[in-house]
Amino acid sequence: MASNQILTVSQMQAAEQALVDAGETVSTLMERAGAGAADWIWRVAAGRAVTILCGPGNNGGDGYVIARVLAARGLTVRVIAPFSPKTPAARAAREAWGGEPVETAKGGVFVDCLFGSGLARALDQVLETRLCELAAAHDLCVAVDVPSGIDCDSGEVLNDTLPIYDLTIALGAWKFAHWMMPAMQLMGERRLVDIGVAFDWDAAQLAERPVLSPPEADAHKYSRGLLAVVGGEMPGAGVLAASAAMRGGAGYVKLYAGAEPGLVPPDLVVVHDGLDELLADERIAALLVGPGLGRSEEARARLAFVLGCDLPTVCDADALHLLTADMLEGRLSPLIVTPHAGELDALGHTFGSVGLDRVEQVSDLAEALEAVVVAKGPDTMLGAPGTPVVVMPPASAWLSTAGTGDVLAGLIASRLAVGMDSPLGIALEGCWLHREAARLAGPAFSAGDLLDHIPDAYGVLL
Ligand SMILES: NC(=O)C1=CN([C@@H]2O[C@H](COP(=O)(O)OP(=O)(O)OC[C@H]3O[C@@H](n4cnc5c(N)ncnc54)[C@H](O)[C@@H]3O)[C@@H](O)[C@H]2O)[C@@H](O)CC1
Ligand SMILES: Nc1ncnc2c1ncn2[C@@H]1O[C@H](COP(=O)(O)OP(=O)(O)O)[C@@H](O)[C@H]1O
Ligand SMILES: [K+]
Repeated sequence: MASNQILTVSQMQAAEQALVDAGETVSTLMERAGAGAADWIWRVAAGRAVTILCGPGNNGGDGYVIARVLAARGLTVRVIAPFSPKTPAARAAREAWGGEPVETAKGGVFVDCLFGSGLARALDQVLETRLCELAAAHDLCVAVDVPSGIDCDSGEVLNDTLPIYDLTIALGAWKFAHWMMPAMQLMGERRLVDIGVAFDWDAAQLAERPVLSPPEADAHKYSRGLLAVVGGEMPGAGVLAASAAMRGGAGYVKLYAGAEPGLVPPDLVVVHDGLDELLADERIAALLVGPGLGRSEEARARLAFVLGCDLPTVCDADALHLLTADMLEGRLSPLIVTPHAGELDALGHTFGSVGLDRVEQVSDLAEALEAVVVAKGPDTMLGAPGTPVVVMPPASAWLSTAGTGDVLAGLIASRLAVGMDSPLGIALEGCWLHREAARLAGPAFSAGDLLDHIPDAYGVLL
């Protein structure tokens, strides 16, 4: 089984070289990749004809292997070859296929083997048009390795108009583009073909679903973890975060509300004054600060006080705009920050990591803050000091509604209070609970509706 590692193009090339050094040839790797891809295409084609567009490099070479394998299984296969093969392995694959390319074709399955990880620039207009016309003329579109026209490492889409695929078959390992915006929008379903690439300790990972535990038989509310949520000027966000936290595993959640929070659930303990007294409770296992905190001087002082307590802490929302390096001096306890794109930018400016790409910025900030960074969005990415980034698989786009970030912060803080994993593992647990709750919530939910689905999401992860 291939691992869930995500490789850059240069890591992929090094992995391929390591296999060659160990006695494989590029042709045997291409054979394995092409045969694996052909298996998937065979399944989705279900007897329909297949048209393969082959480029000049080894991605085109994979296409010739696929053509040979599928033709041998009795499918009608048409190959379109705007270039002649330029690598020895691709030339050999074309020869082994032995057929005659056609000018055009329509109907059935279209397979894009034009360019893979070797794409060096945007497709020219003629190729872009040809690719789009062929895709439109077929019932189903499959990209081999990656769709042609995207940058594997950054996930950038280099052409204005590209097809949207039904299936993308990654070869050897995932590339960042499979899981990063905007390229991931073109991929459709994603499948990975193993070609024997070794595990790379320096590689990013696609997050795997964690397994959570139910409480011990002798559990009590404090042994499961006491979480204090420190709110501020806009108490609704704190109530939402605390309500999520109550369902995320912690045994006891207290909300310090800076302002009168209005309606609160009867099972949420709300404290109105005496923050220092509240935080002096030695039973507190974790803190959450930020949702609804505000950005006033008072909010800044409250944040500094909370961080000064040196307890395991999640910082979200307003706290991320107020956070400065001096507030973190001398801290030893774990810190998890959960910025969306705007907050990531703000942190980047405060902590001197601007002008980097998203992957670099997340890693850089994790080092600078000595914290786990959960960079939220359609392609949520997590960084921790000394560890390659971890990318979450996509979640429901219905999460794009106000307040769902407060729910996530509450869930991560709840897991931090439970405290059964590393800070990175804890942040991932929160992200998975959030993702599963959103999946179970179906369409058009509000952040409040999401709360109702957390218990079942928890059930999925037990
Ligand atoms: N890395 C590996 O271990 C393996 C890679 N394989 C395949 O090899 C692919 C990479 O092969 P290559 O490095 O040959 O790269 P590609 O097949 O992606 O294409 C590179 C070729 O296209 C040309 N080119 C790049 N951008 C262009 C553009 N916009 N317009 C016109 N020409 C352009 C380049 O000059 C070069 O000739 C992978 O995506 C995968 O499909 C597999 O065959 C098996 C194993
Ligand atoms: N298009 C999307 N697809 C999947 N998840 C999304 C999308 N947009 C937002 N999210 C998720 O929803 C949450 C929104 O958080 P945030 O931007 O902080 O919202 P708020 O501040 O209103 O609570 C994050 O967990 C983010 O990853
Ligand atoms: K391709």
